[in-house]
Amino acid sequence: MTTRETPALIRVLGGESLPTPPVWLMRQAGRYLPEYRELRAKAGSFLSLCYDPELAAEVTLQPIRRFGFDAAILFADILLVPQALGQKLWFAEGEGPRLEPVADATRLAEIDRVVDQAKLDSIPETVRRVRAALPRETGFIGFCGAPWTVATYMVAGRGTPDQAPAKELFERDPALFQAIIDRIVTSSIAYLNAQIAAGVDAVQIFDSWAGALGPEDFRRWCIAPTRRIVDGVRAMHPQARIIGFPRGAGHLIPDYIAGTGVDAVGLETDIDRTFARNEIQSRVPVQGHLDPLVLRAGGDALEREVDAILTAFGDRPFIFNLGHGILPDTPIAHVERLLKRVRG
Ligand SMILES: Cc1c2[nH]c(c1CCC(=O)O)Cc1[nH]c(c(CCC(=O)O)c1C)Cc1[nH]c(c(CCC(=O)O)c1C)Cc1[nH]c(c(C)c1CCC(=O)O)C2
Repeated sequence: MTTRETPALIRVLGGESLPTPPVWLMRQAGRYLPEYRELRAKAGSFLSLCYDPELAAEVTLQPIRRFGFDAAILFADILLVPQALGQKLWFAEGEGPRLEPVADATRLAEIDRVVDQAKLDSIPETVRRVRAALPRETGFIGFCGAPWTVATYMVAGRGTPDQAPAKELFERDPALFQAIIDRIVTSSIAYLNAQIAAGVDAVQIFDSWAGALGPEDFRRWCIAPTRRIVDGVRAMHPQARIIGFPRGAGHLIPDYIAGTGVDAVGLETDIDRTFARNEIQSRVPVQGHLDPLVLRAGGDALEREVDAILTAFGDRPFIFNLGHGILPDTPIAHVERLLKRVRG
């Protein structure tokens, strides 16, 4: 029997409106923090940080200690899943992720032979360590990448501006693309269930490149596989809250909510606030959507923007966050100013 009081984050995800919204920031553990840069240098590489439960737990907790955010997010990466599926993954310094591309059936069969799900076994241990150290009132979020976004990296072997390699593959060989999606779905369900069993309260499904798909492809490659993940998680953990973040999906988000069954939705920076309030927040709690550039710039513009967001969304279930990850050169003083403004 747990005596933990329900964190504000979880109350909002359950549909409550709070006078002061809970606040956390995407990529809140990261390079803008000197204490992160120090541990990252000690670990040698980003991936060794992800796979070391002691260091990953410490990095997860750093922004909680410094700022007292209302939620912690597990320190890991969406690309650990393709790595567990047997794909080679490395991070080229200053260039972002690299993978050996999977663009034909032979390559898919090859990665199938070296699948190494055990790589993900260190993650639940990280979750247990964070859970044990986290203040009672702080929510704890696990995550995975949505199949579409993960597939864009698997197929191209890197981030691409327009996701053209993945789009070309699903046009040319939809059965192969479906096979890739199916592997991601199965692995992600197991991965999220392991995170929840180890102690996260909620999970977020990051679909960073959802906005690259037209309506038909969005239903097939974004909504349908996300629905399978939601169902697979709920079958094991009916109580777990699920946040979907179909970045750039705009006017398709109401379809996404109906089609996937997520409990809440993350809003990107560019979304129209009136639309978001009337067509999205009327259906589910929302999270977002401050521009990371405005946070980096700081000053009066930051306070004006925070106020405008609170005016638009603050009287209904709302979680304050950015519309995308915090930029590495964001001054810490601006994060402090943001928190002060949100919390009054
Ligand atoms: C597309 C994507 C990735 N990873 C992620 C996404 C979806 C969200 C988004 O659109 O940003 C998600 C992610 N990545 C990371 C987290 C940890 C939790 C948190 O939000 O603090 C989360 C939730 C750590 C990370 N993931 C990465 C870092 C930087 C690594 C370093 O220390 O050098 C961190 C802290 C690396 C990463 N990982 C990825 C990229 C494109 C990059 C390089 C870009 C960059 O360097 O910022 C893939």
